[in-house]
Amino acid sequence: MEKILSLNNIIWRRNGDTILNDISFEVNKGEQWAVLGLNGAGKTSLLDIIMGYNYPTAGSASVIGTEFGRASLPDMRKRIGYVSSSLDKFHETLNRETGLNIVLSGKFSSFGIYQDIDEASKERAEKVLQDLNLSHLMDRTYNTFSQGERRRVLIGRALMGNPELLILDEPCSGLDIRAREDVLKIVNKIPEEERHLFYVTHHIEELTGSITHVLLIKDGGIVAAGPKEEVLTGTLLSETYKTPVKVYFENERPWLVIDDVEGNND
Ligand SMILES: Nc1ncnc2c1ncn2[C@@H]1O[C@H](COP(=O)(O)OP(=O)(O)OP(=O)(O)O)[C@@H](O)[C@H]1O
Repeated sequence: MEKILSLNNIIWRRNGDTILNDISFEVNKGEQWAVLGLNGAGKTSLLDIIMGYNYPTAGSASVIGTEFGRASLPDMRKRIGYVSSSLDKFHETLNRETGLNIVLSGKFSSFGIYQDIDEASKERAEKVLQDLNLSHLMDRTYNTFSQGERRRVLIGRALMGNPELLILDEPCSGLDIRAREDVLKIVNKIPEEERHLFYVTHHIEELTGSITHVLLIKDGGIVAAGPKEEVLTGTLLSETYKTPVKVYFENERPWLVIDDVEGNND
């Protein structure tokens, strides 16, 4: 079966600390993954390995058919869309850009438009905005967008490059409940477009129906990796979060409650 991601015994050490410890898992074509783990568990470090920003101390990785050390990372990165709060540092550059230009810039992996734009690219950017119900932001500048609109436009920017893999690192952090649902509607549609999601979050209720598999990380190691129904159990999540929790599903979405072992919930 064709592999989207394959990580084999990845170890990443920094300053004597083992940040990622023997990480192995595979993402097959058609699977949509979410990644859960406490602050400091190693989620961002793992994304940096996948993107080739960090090189593993040991182990091997292949990302959408590109084996690290054997192929061009810039070419590989062109096939990956990446939205993370680390993009916030580009706000000053983005502030003066229109929604249309921000989406268009995804084609060039830049944050501004420094090239001549062909009509086909412009039409595609307009279509991306339209599909995300963001046409009203086409000619407005980023500094006038709400936080939720900013996240959605940045997802649009990531989609502009037609990526096979879309990595979303806490795309709903800081959003209110309505803005979060607007982002999740977009996320839920992504697999229909034959793309693969790798979705990092602290909130399991963001795992909408489109997510098929879950990776649980604790202290740089894997607690579990596999189909959502097998992994999202109270036992495995309690271990991952070092807190007793229970999981229940409503409308196909998982929710967490703290499992009050003292019985004070009654
Ligand atoms: N370049 C580095 N040098 C040394 N330690 C690092 C480096 N990058 C990350 N770490 C450490 O590795 C651990 C994992 O960090 P990472 O950012 O991957 O966690 P995370 O799961 O993404 O956390 P959060 O949910 O808070 O974003 C932390 O203890 C962090 O301090």
